[in-house]
Amino acid sequence: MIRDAEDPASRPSHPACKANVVWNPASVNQAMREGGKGHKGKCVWFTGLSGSGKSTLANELEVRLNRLGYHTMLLDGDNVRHGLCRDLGMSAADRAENIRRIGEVARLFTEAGLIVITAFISPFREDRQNARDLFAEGEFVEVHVATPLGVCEQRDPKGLYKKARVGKIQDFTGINSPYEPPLNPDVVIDTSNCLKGQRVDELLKLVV
Ligand SMILES: Nc1ncnc2c1ncn2[C@@H]1O[C@H](COP(=O)(O)OS(=O)(=O)O)[C@@H](OP(=O)(O)O)[C@H]1O
Ligand SMILES: Nc1ncnc2c1ncn2[C@@H]1O[C@H](COP(=O)(O)OP(=O)(O)O)[C@@H](O)[C@H]1O
Repeated sequence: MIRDAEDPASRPSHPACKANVVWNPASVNQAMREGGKGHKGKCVWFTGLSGSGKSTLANELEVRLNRLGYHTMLLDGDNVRHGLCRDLGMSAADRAENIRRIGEVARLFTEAGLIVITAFISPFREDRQNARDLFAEGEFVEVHVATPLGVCEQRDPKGLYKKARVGKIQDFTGINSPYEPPLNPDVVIDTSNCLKGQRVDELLKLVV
């Protein structure tokens, strides 16, 4: 089900607001904003284990788009957790809220006509589906960075797997918290089988 931005009934609000907060239609819509930029707004959603290569790929994709003159915004897990989501931990409920907020922010940037790139573990199918449902058909590209757990753990760029293995981090994805792989992603990239940046051309073709 794709929600309609102009249909408040499709976006349930807090009971205290329901009766008294109304939707304000804007005179400038997404198509008009996109017109000013010369391209469509989109969301490229990377999902995968810690160390799978989400940030590396997302960053390279943004660099390439930026060089080509596209208007972009990158939302990265670690960075967003320092600000917008600084109040959230790593329980399933907090991750769901994290992904809900990111989905809403990504949608706003898409409405502004930007190509938004998100790099979050986003381990739960339902949360990713809720994010996808915020976008129109073709606006949401899901990229599963499917690097095997063993490779991610061997890379361990931040030393987090090591800490999780000795019980210093609770609820660590892949170790003692689940990762539900996408059933029907738009792209699958296993970075243990490719050079850095090798698959970015393919992503570019899907996005622009
Ligand atoms: N318990 C636990 N499990 C997984 N990851 C952890 C944990 N604690 C801290 N970190 C660091 O936080 C980053 C994941 O944040 P996300 O916002 O992407 O997570 S989620 O989408 O809400 O599941 C993740 O970033 P990436 O390594 O870039 O994936 C880790 O650096
Ligand atoms: N082909 C590849 N693509 C992406 N990253 C790779 C690749 N080969 C090795 N790496 C390394 O794997 C690590 C991935 O880390 P990162 O991009 O931060 O992952 P994530 O954001 O999923 O936690 C980096 O240290 C990166 O240099």
